[in-house]
Amino acid sequence: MTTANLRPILVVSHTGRDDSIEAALHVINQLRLAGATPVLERSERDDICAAGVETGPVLLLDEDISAADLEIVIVLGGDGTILRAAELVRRHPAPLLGINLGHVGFLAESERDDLDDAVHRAISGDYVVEERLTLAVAVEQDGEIVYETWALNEATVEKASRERMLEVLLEVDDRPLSSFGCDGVVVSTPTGSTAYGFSAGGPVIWPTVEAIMLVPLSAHALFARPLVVAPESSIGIRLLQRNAGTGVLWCDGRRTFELGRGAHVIVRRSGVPIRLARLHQGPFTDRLVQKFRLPVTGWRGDGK
Ligand SMILES: NC(=O)c1ccc[n+]([C@@H]2O[C@H](COP(=O)([O-])OP(=O)(O)OC[C@H]3O[C@@H](n4cnc5c(N)ncnc54)[C@H](O)[C@@H]3O)[C@@H](O)[C@H]2O)c1
Ligand SMILES: Nc1ncnc2c1ncn2[C@@H]1O[C@H](COP(=O)(O)OP(=O)(O)OP(=O)(O)O)[C@@H](O)[C@H]1O
Repeated sequence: MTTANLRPILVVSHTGRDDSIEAALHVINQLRLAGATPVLERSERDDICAAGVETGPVLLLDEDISAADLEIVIVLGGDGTILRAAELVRRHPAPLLGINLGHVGFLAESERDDLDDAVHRAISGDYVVEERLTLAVAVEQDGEIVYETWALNEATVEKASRERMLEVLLEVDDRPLSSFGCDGVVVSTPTGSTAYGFSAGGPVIWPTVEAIMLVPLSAHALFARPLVVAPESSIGIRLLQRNAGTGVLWCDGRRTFELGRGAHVIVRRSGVPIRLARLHQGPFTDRLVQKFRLPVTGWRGDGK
């Protein structure tokens, strides 16, 4: 690809951190030197300026240019920053290229040392795009949809009152499955299976598998195993009327809604995937081992 037909490139960074701001400025300069047009969100441009540094001329997202017209999004931060960037370009073709400046950066494609190479490959179109399944999440109360959102990692229904269990009825494909008291329920995508669902004891699901996973949180029940259902399945979580407290819905730790008694949370596969730019075509097994530092050579020997 030549820069003549390269569309503008959005840079999203964790502006609460000096190293991310420094990296953002570096990337903006690299883009300009290569003849590409950098784009920032206004709030991000203001945060960078507030840190006492100049970005030079950039286009502002949703003011000078629409997300629909972006080439790619370069994300400088950890998983939280990638989840934030996903909100900006969901429903648009530009993929997310994560460069890990955070702690884990499980969803990132490159590490800090490879920053220049990653920017070069973003500009030259030298990447493949992988689509990740996302969830469509709706809350029904008294027969009416009162909230709709989506998730790349997971939707969780959690107790809002610390001292009270949440009484729920789980449904799969509109059929009742099990009812129990718990701290909450995680409904995860394969992408989210290494995040909250993993902490809750769910299986890791390879990203090429299409499925939806449910993991109860601290259920006071004899049957509360993690479940993996078909991607076409619909999951229902009903907050029973007998609940003493209320609940809360969280999606990707970012989008939230309070749930009263009788609320019915419905989770299905969304028709809108998130697109990740991949620079390395290595197996997911290697990513899992590397990010989770799994002991492939155990204390009992090197595997031979
Ligand atoms: N008990 C828990 O494990 C728990 C509780 C709340 C939220 N979370 C996770 O935090 C996510 C939000 O991330 P954040 O960075 O804004 O919050 P955060 O800063 O609290 O970080 C949560 C941790 O989850 C990791 N993470 C996020 N998505 C991941 C993924 N797909 N695979 C592997 N690890 C992943 C992050 O790297 C980070 O270390 C939520 O989507 C949820 O999955 C986990
Ligand atoms: N520009 C920003 N301003 C304020 N908060 C931000 C910004 N960018 C990211 N955050 C938030 O800061 C938190 C931590 O960011 P992030 O996840 O990127 O770093 P991390 O926790 O070090 O990395 P990881 O999630 O990979 O462990 C997230 O909740 C994220 O949404």
